[in-house]
Amino acid sequence: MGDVKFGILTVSTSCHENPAKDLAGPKLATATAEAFPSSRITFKMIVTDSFPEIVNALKLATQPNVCDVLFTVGGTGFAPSDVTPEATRAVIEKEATGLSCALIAKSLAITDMAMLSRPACGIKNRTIIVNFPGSAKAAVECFGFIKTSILHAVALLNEQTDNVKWEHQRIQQESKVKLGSGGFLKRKSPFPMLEVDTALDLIRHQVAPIEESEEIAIENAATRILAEDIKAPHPIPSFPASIKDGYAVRQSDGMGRRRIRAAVAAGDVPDSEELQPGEIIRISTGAPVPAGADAVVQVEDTQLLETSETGDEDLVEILVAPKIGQDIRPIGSDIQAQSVVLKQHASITPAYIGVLAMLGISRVKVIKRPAIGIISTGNELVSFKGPLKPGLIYDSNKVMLLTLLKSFGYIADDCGIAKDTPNSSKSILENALKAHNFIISTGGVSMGEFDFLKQVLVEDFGAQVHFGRVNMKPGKPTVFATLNFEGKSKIVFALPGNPVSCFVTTLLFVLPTLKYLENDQQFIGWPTVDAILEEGIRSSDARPEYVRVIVSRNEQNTLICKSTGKQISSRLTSTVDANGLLLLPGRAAFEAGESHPVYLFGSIF
Ligand SMILES: Nc1nc2c(c(=O)[nH]1)N[C@H]1C(S)=C(S)[C@@H](COP(=O)(O)OP(=O)(O)OC[C@H]3O[C@@H](n4cnc5c(N)ncnc54)[C@H](O)[C@@H]3O)O[C@H]1N2
Ligand code: MOO
Ligand SMILES: [Mg+2]
Repeated sequence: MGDVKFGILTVSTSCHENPAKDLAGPKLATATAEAFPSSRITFKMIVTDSFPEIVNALKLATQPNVCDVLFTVGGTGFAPSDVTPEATRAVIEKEATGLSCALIAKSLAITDMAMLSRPACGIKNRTIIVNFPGSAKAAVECFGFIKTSILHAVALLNEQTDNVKWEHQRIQQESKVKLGSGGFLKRKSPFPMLEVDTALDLIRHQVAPIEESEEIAIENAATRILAEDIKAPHPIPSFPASIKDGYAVRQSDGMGRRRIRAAVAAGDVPDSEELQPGEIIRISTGAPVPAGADAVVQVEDTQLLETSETGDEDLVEILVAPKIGQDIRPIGSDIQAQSVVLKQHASITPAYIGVLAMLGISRVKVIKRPAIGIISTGNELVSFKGPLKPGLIYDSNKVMLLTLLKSFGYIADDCGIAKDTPNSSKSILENALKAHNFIISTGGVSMGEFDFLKQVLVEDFGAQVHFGRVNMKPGKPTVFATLNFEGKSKIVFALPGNPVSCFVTTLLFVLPTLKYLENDQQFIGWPTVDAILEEGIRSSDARPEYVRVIVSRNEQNTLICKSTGKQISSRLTSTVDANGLLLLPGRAAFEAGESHPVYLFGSIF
């Protein structure tokens, strides 16, 4: 069994409004980490006392691989708003009655008030759900009652018969913590390590798609998301139009010799005088078909017999009998008037812009985009436009991210470079927050003494850090936070400073979040293909690795991929020619010929 994954779901309307009030959740997290040092908290969420919200959160937490054990805290009492056990029963597939009984029996031994607790425990997929009361003291106490059996339960649920080994390992780890210095725990990141998919789910749970729209000129609308259905104000074509260069005829006249009455070209006003039997009109592609004509005969199916004194065509033989409607685009045959031609929440492409122009629509309503500000952090950084001094490096992250976002149509602003001090980080962030509601920073988020970003976000801006570590390479210290600034809600991605890490996390977290905020119905994640490894790859880290690769096709037309070389996250040249991120599970050797998924962020051709 690998690390056991724990989740904590706090159910409390007041904690949801002010997360600082959630005492039980963090205390339980600490108790779990102390009891099971090699465990990880992979899910943390606060929901209101609403039944559907609890059910949704339980469903999220019990998806495969999110957590092995989910503790809920709160909502188990007798108040009308206490519905956690009911929501739990609505989700679980099997009840774990023994756990509920143990919680009640052991609590009764401490206080009669335990009679008023109604915990439900059970199993959904491979997750064990346990309801704890909302008071921090009682929740931690209850955790103490079941902790001896919980790992065994996880082992059983996962059909892991060798659970004795696991139990030994746990006891050994417990004794290590007791023997070790207090410093060991302090040096541990307080942030649970989330899986990438859990982190993405958490983001979607914390941000809401933007509803406000703005009207813009269609010339500027490429990549924007339509805020409304577009109906055709008039049909296309708006007059019957010829598909060929040739002659407009009456089908009933059939083959034979015809005198040319007139000629119409594209752009001419339609001839209102009805075509009479035996007459034909010379016509060009796109020109209006005259009244009375019901077919066009292409010039290749005719023969010129006579010309007039002025040299114009006069008498023509129709060599092939025409059919009704032949080579004519009837009114509305491309687009019917009043039909919905473009759908709300579609991403506008150049072809969409062509259609809008075709319909004479010069401005469209699109979903407003967040105002994005980008900050770099680090005493070592200077602008690439100036000279370099010893010990300093050029700030390459900011211009890379500005242009990466621009390549997807997002305009972001340069909000400067923060020094590695809380004051500088605070003032640069404050300025950025004044004009932007979506902040991306790079650097200052790992374990160093100068990594102040999270501290400043929480202490100076009251931010809620939803996650601070992700089980991925590169990108482990990625931070996602939300905060309220001057009455407005803001989103912050504090990305790792290593150039490859911030590039990859922008692809995997920032861009999908922007697409989600805009309600882009066409973006459902990066397209993924399975590709064959051209060469073996060795992964040295326990984290799942996103290897920069070049995807191409071999002679058999099979998709193959090749690593761009050394994958250290400072080596940005490993990213320049890559068109894909090969996802490899951590710490293993992968042989040439194996097939693995690749996220395609660039073109194969
Ligand atoms: N004790 C630990 N140290 C580190 C851990 C850890 O878990 N424990 N994680 C490592 C990982 S993984 C990463 S990724 C980095 C992330 O560090 P930070 O986000 O705090 O970034 P910095 O330390 O500020 O910078 C890292 C690296 O990147 C260079 N950098 C930063 N900004 C820019 C920029 N705008 N342009 C170009 N290069 C930049 C910076 O000079 C550093 O070399 O932490 C590990 N450490
Ligand atoms: O996660 Mo860090 O991004 O390995 O380099
Ligand atoms: Mg730094």
